[in-house]
Amino acid sequence: MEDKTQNPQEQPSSNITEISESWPGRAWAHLESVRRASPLIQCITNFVSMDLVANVLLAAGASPAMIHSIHEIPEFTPKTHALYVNIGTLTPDWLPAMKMAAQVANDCNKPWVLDPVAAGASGFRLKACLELLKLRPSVVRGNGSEIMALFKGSSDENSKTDAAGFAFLIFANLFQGVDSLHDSTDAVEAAKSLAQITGSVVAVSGAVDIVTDGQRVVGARNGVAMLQKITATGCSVTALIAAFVAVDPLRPFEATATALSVFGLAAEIGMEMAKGPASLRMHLIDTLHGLDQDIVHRIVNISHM
Ligand SMILES: Nc1ncnc2c1ncn2[C@@H]1O[C@H](COP(=O)(O)OP(=O)(O)OP(=O)(O)O)[C@@H](O)[C@H]1O
Ligand SMILES: Cc1ncsc1CCO
Ligand SMILES: [Mg+2]
Repeated sequence: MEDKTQNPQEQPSSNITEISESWPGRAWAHLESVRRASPLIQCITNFVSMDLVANVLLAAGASPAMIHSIHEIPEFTPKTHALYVNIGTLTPDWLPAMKMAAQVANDCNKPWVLDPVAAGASGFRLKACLELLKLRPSVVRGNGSEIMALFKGSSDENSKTDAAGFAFLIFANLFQGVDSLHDSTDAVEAAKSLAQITGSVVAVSGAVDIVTDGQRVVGARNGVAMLQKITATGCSVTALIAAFVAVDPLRPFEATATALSVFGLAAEIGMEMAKGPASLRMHLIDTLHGLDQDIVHRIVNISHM
């Protein structure tokens, strides 16, 4: 087996610069590169999602590590190829670890990716997200309601003194919990503006997954509605984005779109064998593990919007 531990600080080598410029070509090149390089992805994620996130990363060929102690971050984060931060079950004691890891990732030139679960559901959550956004994630992926809350929070923040207080009053009606009350297409303008404000690539998941860097906007039309009936599929696709960005760190916009598409197409094929959410979860993981170039070329559906 190839020894990937020799030089863990280096980003995995890739052939991404040589790939075809078509979206299916890029998607296959990214997946193949993840399989070959097996990037180490540090995941600071919520308790609900840990199992599915780790299994999706393994099925794609990446190497997940759920390491979140503040005592380990200075030593461990520099050895990773990307960091994934998800605030789903956030408590005050976890936030310093998330911020420290993001800072270390930045200091070491590692990409990091944020999943702002239920961003507007409380002032505490929104304030935490705004603080994390200031640490410049390469990519932010949320559902429609989360991205709309982040945009409103980011644009109103400068005119308010107490982020924790104002946020909940303004955004309580956007949320009922972690599930979105909005279609992704409702959030296109919010996503574009958020990308311009933060400098991050912003992705909004839904029937069409939208990806923008503030200028360009693409839609990935893979996926099945049943994914919404499996908890943490959003968390898992954000982790997959981190793995794809790890192997193509200079092109987070492209890597985000292809990760969303590959996850969605694995669900489409998995759905042909599934009887419901529980068996879709299993077939999704199996399909992701077995995807080949022909399937990826035939089913990837990404286009400019
Ligand atoms: N109506 C839909 N049709 C097809 N695919 C969908 C649909 N809605 C969501 N998806 C897909 O489901 C996955 C999860 O997206 P979703 O928007 O549900 O994330 P989320 O709300 O953050 O989920 P969670 O918080 O449970 O992790 C994505 O891959 C997305 O493309
Ligand atoms: C259900 C749930 N609650 C907090 S995080 C999480 C997983 C989906 O985001
Ligand atoms: Mg989510």
